[in-house]
Amino acid sequence: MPVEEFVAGWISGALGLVLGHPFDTVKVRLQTQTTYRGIIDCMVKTYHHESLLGFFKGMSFPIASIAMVNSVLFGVYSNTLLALTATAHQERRAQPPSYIHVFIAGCTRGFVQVYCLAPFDLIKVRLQNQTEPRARPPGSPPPRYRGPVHCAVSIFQEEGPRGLFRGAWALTLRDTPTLGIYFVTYEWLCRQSTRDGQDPSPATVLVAGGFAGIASWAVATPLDVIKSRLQMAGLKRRAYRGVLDCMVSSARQEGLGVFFRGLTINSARAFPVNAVTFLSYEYLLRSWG
Ligand SMILES: C[N+](C)(C)CCCC[C@H](N)C(=O)O
Repeated sequence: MPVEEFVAGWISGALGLVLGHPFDTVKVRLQTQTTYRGIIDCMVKTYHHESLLGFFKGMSFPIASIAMVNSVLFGVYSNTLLALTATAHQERRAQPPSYIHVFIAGCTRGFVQVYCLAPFDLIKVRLQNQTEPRARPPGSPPPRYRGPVHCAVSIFQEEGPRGLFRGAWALTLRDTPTLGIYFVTYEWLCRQSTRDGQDPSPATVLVAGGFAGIASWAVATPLDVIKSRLQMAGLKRRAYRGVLDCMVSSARQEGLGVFFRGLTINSARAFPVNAVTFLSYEYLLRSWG
């Protein structure tokens, strides 16, 4: 099993993660809280109330888990392609896989991803939604969760082991098709501006990675909103009966626009994050042969 892909996936994921986390926090807050008027309002309030650190809430678990999650995921993608087309990454420029194979490998990764990712994503979302400043004025109540481990243990105790997988079904529906779209967009854009058999240039990889991120997030946003709301519901003791119920009641209460909450900030985040992720992934792999 090609080990380089796992390591390349890890390093590139970590770079993308740090870069994108502040945008991600604003997105999660806009999707699940109704106190902000928009992106700028959310940024200003977060900064005033919680300082720059507020934007990095919930990042430690993703950073700790990205090694496992992203390396396994790029590995799953690449090894599915290997199984489907019998070509390793070194041979894929000379014998490019068909788009349908790329799509299937992307979807497979999306499906596998959910089970590695769901609890980490849930904890991230819960911590990102804590708006208490770090230095609390004396006498004010402490935040609900003291940190990622405390958050995990509390959810386990209060909501049961299944509580840790809240929103996992919405995450499956979000990620399976959209990761197929992600890799197909990336491959298609790379092939448009690269001569047959050649490696894409760094500029091509950046642009193709950036647009692949935007395209997949644009399609993923409605289910992203639902996923975040289901993840927060356990805390508020608001019971949705499932994905469909959450969709219907969110749309009834807030209009159809609710499904596009966070789309702008997410696209602004997706371009640099995925440009950097693909660039570092491709170049790490190339430099190792
Ligand atoms: C499939 N979906 C749209 C959910 C994400 C695709 C991009 C993944 C990347 N790590 C990022 O965070 O942007």
